Amino acid sequence: GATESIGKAVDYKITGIDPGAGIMEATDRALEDYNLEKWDVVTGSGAAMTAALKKAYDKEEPIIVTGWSPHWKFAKYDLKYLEDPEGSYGGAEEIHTIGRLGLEEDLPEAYQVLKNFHWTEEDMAEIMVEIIDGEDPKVAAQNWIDANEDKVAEWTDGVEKVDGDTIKFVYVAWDSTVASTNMMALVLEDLGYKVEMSQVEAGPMYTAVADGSADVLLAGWLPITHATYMEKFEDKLDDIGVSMEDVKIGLVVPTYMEIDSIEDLKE
Ligand SMILES: C[SH](C)CC(=O)O
Repeated sequence: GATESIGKAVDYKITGIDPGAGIMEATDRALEDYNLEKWDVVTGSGAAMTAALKKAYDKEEPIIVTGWSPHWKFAKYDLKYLEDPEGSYGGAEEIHTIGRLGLEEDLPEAYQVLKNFHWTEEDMAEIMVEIIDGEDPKVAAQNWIDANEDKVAEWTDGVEKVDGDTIKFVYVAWDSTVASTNMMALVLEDLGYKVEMSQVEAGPMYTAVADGSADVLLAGWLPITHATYMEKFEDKLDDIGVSMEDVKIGLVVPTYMEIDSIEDLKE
């Protein structure tokens, strides 16, 4: 008989992540854009999404997740993005470093390093894969720093050491952001900073930098993913620089599934 509809196979559910993530807003937009009235996106967390993905993948069962690159899941599983002809998820995104107003005056040395911060998907993946294989995030980050002293030197060359100034990072427990925040925390500790890191949800992450209770976030996914946060806080944030280009968000499925486009979800 006809293959069971994909909707029935996954009970018309997309496995999402934390509700404040921009990819969740983009998925709501996609359900509208593609007239997928029967579907909804289930909120959870990055960790819950990857656990559900592993469970389905190991049994070759159908699953659709909100996915992004860079992410270790592409190293562990054969996955593909569903084509997005309506552009609900945007195109190539960038990861921006977003600071509080006044950071450049208050912590000029850290500001210089954060402005210079730039690395690739491969760099970040090295840390993410070690973490998902069980390594402590700080140890995985230090291993990367030890193996990439030349790249780190590009960020810190010519920057004076400091004597114990405190700098506060806020971050969401997205695997990509855990990697970048742990790495940059160690780089600034080497420069003499006392580094504080607070794990929060996406909304509070932007609110903390905008109201100055935190100094910096490394997970500014733009121009589409975090557009709502930037519009809400624009004149209260300093877009310090781009740390990575050509990142991406979308709907991701195992390659054993026949569907290729978000349009295929519409029976
Ligand atoms: C989960 S992606 C790193 C960012 C986002 O969707 O907000």
